[in-house]
Amino acid sequence: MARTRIPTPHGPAFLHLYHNSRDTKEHLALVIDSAQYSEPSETGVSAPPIRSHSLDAIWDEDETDMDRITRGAYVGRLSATTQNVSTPAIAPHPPAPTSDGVPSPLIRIHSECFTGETVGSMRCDCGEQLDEAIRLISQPIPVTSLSTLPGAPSTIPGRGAVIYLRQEGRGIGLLSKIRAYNLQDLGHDTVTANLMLGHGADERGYEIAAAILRDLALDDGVRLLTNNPDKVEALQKEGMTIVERVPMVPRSWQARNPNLQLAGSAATEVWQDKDGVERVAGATLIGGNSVHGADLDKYLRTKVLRMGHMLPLWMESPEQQT
Ligand SMILES: Nc1nc2c(ncn2[C@@H]2O[C@H](COP(=O)(O)OP(=O)(O)OP(=O)(O)O)[C@@H](O)[C@H]2O)c(=O)[nH]1
Repeated sequence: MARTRIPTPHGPAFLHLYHNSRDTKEHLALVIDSAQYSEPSETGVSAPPIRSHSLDAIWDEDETDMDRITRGAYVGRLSATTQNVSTPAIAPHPPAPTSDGVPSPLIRIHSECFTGETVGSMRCDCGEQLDEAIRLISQPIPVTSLSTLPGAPSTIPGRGAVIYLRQEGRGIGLLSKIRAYNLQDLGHDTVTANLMLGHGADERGYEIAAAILRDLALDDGVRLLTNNPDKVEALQKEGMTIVERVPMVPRSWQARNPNLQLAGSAATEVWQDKDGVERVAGATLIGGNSVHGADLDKYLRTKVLRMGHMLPLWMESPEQQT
């Protein structure tokens, strides 16, 4: 595996690349741990840094500092004048003791979608979901602990990860997904199109995601960003403890109907627009990447109605509700 620093539009992150013994693909983890870039917390609450156990391990007794720097096993931030930062002893496994009330990290398991992420296809919201997940994980997390000092800030810097799985087309691959799109153009929905091609509606697995999260010590007590009940169940079967499911509201549905805001999500921020209407920040504007259109609406409705996604339907007109 290897790691490098990636500045994102929403803040700094570290990209980890994993090989595995199940397939020949390179799966990824984008780790967001903003505390590593901030002043020490004044809340009295601190979280252990998010580090990869396998990356921090000593791979070879002869490996040099430069070897460790090149593969990403350094601590801190590299610069032209700061290069001697390879300090494996700092690796926090097991995690350092922390104060009470450390907020749970926010995790998103994302599946590859060339059409939605790279080409900007308006058939799905995958590109928008990836951007929104990084934005939400980068947001400061409210601290509810009694240990927060009087007058101290009530948040700690955002922390969590996007696990990017190379499971294009819900696991059927790009070629089959393109064939499925042609069937969808004939009027079939995304589930039926898969079935007509002899595939399952969803052929993804989450063992590799769980293994990556274990490597990052992010498998116990996480908040999971998803609407997909199968994903929650699969990760729980892999031994993960999920303390909260945080919904992903499509930006276009939220923008058209602010009442869709889901209660109980710590990740959503409410603001008032110029007409005094409450909206969820990011639902309309963040990155300017809100996808909308008839194809997307049909796709999202199918996910709710046939795949059981936990999201209130956005209805365009009373006729659509029948
Ligand atoms: N076969 C097929 N795959 C699609 C289609 N549209 C998007 N995908 C794939 O679906 C995957 C994303 O799945 P989603 O159902 O959007 O999301 P999810 O991860 O199951 O659920 P959430 O966590 O709630 O977002 C990616 O691998 C996309 O390539 C489609 O029409 N057909």
